[in-house]
Amino acid sequence: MKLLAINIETSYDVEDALSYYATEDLHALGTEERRRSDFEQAGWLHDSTIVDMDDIPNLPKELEFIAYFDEEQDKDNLVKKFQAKLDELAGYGLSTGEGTIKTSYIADQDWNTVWQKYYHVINLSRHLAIVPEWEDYTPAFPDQEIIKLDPGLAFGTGNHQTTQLAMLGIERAMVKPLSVVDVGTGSGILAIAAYKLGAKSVLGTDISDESMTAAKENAGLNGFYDLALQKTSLLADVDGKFDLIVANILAEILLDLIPQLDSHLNDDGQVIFSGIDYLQLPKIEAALDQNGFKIDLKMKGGRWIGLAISRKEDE
Ligand SMILES: C[S@@+](CC[C@H](N)C(=O)[O-])C[C@H]1O[C@@H](n2cnc3c(N)ncnc32)[C@H](O)[C@@H]1O
Repeated sequence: MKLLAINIETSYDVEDALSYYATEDLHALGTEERRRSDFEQAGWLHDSTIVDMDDIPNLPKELEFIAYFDEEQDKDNLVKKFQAKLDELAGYGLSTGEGTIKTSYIADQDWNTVWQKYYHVINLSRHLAIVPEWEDYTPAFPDQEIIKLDPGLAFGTGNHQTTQLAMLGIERAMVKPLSVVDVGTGSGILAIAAYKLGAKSVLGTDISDESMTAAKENAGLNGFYDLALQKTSLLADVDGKFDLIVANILAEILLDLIPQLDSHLNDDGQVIFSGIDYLQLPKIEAALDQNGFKIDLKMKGGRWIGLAISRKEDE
């Protein structure tokens, strides 16, 4: 079965009125609202997940209102009715934004399989490829490591530039088997990458329950049954020292992590940071310097910065 979708680019003012009209008067099968403000706030409200506004397709100026109808319904008549409603609402002095109305027919299918269409193999480097659970992939080199992932569960599909910068940093650092802690492991992708690249041991930490479940499942998909997991904030309650500390988290949170690095880092240890918006870099540089660290390498992807860090030699 197909659905008739009517998309209206409009304003927050008329959201409730349109939703009521579509459901009660026109008997829409369903409605959906895409608010620009939700996308803008998502990164800060929910567990510090990074949202890059440039990456969001068809981001509305304010509100995109979508009403779904049976495909048999008279499309032109519905458009006329919505147009008349917008005019009526504007007549009350409400803002109706752009007020453009578009229609399309979409297959009414399982949304899980729809988004799977957009998630494919990421051939990250000579040594690493990220492969969705449902895809087959033959590496170009026999020793290219494959990370199998079911990304539906937590942040860390591998698609985000910050994840990729962190992975490249791990690959560069792993010149011998290292003990690794992945702070803010999310889906576990960086912990799994470290394991595939030959880490001696890996601990993944995160503050979210979803991450603990997802990281365990994804590690299992990769035959990595020794992944240690700890639900905790940053490193304060983590025991031991590591050769490599990895963290892909927003800069505001990395600032809290920086003073905890020294007591958790072995001699000659290294740190990989990602998730730093370039505008926040000066604050991170200053905090690293004050805490006895130096930046050995800066990597850039879009507006995101990744850093390879070590102790200053004379300290
Ligand atoms: C941007 S995601 C990174 C996920 C994955 N490591 C990757 O690189 O794709 C940040 C992760 O940090 C976690 N996080 C946020 N604040 C944290 C904190 N204070 N301590 C530990 N983890 C935290 C979030 O729950 C989220 O899973």
